[in-house]
Amino acid sequence: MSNNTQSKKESSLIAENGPWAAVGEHPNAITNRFYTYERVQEIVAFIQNIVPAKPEVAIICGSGLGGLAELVVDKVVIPYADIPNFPRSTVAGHRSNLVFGILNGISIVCMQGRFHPYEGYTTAACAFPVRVMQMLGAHTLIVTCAAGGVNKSYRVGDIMLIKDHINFPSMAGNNPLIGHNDERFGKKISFCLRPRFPPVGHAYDRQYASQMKQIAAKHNIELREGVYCALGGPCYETIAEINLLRVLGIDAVGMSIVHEVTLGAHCGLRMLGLALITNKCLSEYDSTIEAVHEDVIRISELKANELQQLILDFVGGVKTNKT
Ligand SMILES: O=P(O)(O)O[C@H]1O[C@H](CO)[C@@H](O)[C@H]1O
Ligand code: HPA
Repeated sequence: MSNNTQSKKESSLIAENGPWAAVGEHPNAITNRFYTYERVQEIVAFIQNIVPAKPEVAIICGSGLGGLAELVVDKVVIPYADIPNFPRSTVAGHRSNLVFGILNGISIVCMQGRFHPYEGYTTAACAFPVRVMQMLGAHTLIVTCAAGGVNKSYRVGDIMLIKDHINFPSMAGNNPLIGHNDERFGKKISFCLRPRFPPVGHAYDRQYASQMKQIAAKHNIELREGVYCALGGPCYETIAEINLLRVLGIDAVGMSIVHEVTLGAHCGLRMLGLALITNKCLSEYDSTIEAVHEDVIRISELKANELQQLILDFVGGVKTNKT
């Protein structure tokens, strides 16, 4: 290749991708480049070819919580591996399936397995399926996760309704919306296309939260309500970090959800978040108990029934809301 051709190629790369494209760049800068609107559209078209029905509710299952998909009837299961350009879940307790069907009378799509930044994916790659599900027709997103109990009053097995979150990766400059803001994502609301600076103060829908509280009361399930915080992982927290999170008023800690909710807010989804407290976070130096993922999955699977009951009832209510 001549010097001239080489430099033309480099300039077009730079024009397309920014000044660092030709020489490599800081990983935070590449976040939303791969899953362009066109690529997401291709994935949506691929899925619609297999499942023409429009899902109304999208559900993302956390560690050990994928059993919810077993309750879906008239099911169509698409392994992530069969979908062009779809990542794979690499973590135990996360199957890699997109499950379509009917849950308590409503058409849903359920991610049996999510993606975490510590698996090596950018936050944008972790969260882009939210856009896929929205483009397929979903107007509501339910995110579930396993989390460590930071709040000292929380017990293992508690379910926490997520009132709000602290997105530590984003505070450190790692947000899935970094990069080009494609306003075609999401639906047009009045004159406001998806904005460059999306508000997330009300990302968790207050009406959905109060419906969930009523459902929990009906089933005699004690529901906690608190603030979830995401750290990058994959290490669990140090004792000093847990003590810091406590000072900050955080109730539960995990390594997911926040990037999904960010894209959900950007594309106008109504959202509900539920965290299952799978372990108490260590906060004393003389304690020998450490968090382990095997316990996280074991507790999730053990308590999955309660969580499933709540989601089942909630989804039924979403249907009523829509009419
Ligand atoms: O948030 P989910 O996917 O439920 O998984 C949680 O469990 C894993 C740690 O045990 C981390 O991935 C943490 O985020
Ligand atoms: N810390 C971070 N993520 C988690 C935990 C935890 O203690 N438990 C489940 N996911």
